[in-house]
Amino acid sequence: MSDWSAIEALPSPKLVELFDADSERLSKLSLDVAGIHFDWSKTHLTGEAIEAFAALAKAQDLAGKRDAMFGGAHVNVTEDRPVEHTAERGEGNADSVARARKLHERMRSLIDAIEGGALGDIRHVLHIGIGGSALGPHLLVDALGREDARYDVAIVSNVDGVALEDAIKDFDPAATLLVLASKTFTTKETMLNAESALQWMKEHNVEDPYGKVIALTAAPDKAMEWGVDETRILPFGEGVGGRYSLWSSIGLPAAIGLGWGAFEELLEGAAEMDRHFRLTALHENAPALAAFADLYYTQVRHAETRAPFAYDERLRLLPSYLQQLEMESNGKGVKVDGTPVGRPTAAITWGGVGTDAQHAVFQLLHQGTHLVPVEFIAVIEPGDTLAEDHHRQLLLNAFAQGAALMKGKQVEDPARSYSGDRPSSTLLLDVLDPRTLGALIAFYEHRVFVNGVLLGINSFDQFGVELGKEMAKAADQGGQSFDPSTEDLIRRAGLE
Ligand SMILES: O=P(O)(O)OC[C@H]1O[C@H](O)[C@H](O)[C@@H](O)[C@@H]1O
Repeated sequence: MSDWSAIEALPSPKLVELFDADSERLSKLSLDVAGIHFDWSKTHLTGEAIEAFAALAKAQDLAGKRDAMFGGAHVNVTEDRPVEHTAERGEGNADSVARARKLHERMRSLIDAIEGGALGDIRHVLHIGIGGSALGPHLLVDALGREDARYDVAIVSNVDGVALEDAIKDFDPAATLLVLASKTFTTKETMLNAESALQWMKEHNVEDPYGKVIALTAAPDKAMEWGVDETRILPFGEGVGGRYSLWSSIGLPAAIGLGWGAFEELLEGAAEMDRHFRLTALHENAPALAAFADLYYTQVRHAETRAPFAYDERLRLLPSYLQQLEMESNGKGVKVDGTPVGRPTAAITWGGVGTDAQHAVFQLLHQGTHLVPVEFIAVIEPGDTLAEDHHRQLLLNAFAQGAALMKGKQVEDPARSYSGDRPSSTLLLDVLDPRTLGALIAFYEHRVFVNGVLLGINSFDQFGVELGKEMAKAADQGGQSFDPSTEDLIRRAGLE
């Protein structure tokens, strides 16, 4: 029997039966790592399932591939690159770690200089980037930047000018630091927003607008060509993928907005998760267990989606961050060797914020026909200072939803019945501080990696985004014919 058939042949007991059958279930399926409590007991994972996945992991040489990634081998085979985001937090091969340290020192010196007034009186930070060059820093500043924010930080990604106009309407152009974040420094949206932001500074007669521009990029030459002075370019390595880049200079809005100490703590929290992932046996390894649950639902129960819900307003951007991380990494159809995967790959990640989502989409989760593994992410220490009841209600709601999904309710009226046996996992953070958030994000990164390895795919390229870019460019340049529908739309909008 192949390793997948052993997994596909796993029995499908009901969740409540699993609890009844094993009084140790909770302790066997929960873990505490780096300030995060993980509870998979309300998923269908069993000891037998974990063994079957561990066998598959062995057959796919997960341990060898993990070591190869940390060791700096070119595991991103389609782009012939190493995967170096862990080196940014000090975990990886010695050369990559040393290089990352140097670049972080440079980043810190520039931040010190800005804080010391070297670029004038800076009160606003306008960060322009898209995809991995925006979602990570945005998550960080939104999650952690509420208290004592040192600068107004705005993150602009969309090419829709409304985004830029909204962001700058309350900014003083003379007191704005313009941060251009782009790994390639060629992304159309970012370059256009960059030009318009610079134009805005010029129109307001800002003295030496180029002097207030900083570039975060793996292509320093291109940034220089654009006009950024070399001393204000903060490079990072090619081996740091866009969606894995918040640990590099791309994290500048967090480092400047929250302070260098906070940024270092973020890196340390992630490094703690790296060590856990690298050194812990699979049956106690948080990213591995989470990936096993993911794969159980996609491969055995044919779940097409998964839904993380942040029961914490501070983490409201986490679901969209995870969408890029998971779907861009593992939304692939071919294996590392180019052959078809032949089975479902990444689930569609969607989700939202609790308790809001309960009053909007949870109907489908409780009674709909799709099986959706739910993930609750909550924090024990409140983010607010209001009466205790707010946070109490928030957490109790998260926990009650998990219980209701599992237990269900049978009454005579089918419309009012709940089938139950619907899985959820819970991630409960002690506090939401830089260290714990670093560990949380690194957990998700490694979970994606395990999913990728077990499916045999390269999680680190993203060629699927190229064709649309090419077509948009062709449409912009004109002279190329499209299908009748596209031609008609271009004409109707007056864009020909
Ligand atoms: O950082 P950049 O080179 O500007 O790229 C920004 C983003 O655009 C690309 O299309 C990719 O899909 C993303 O992975 C990347 O993060």
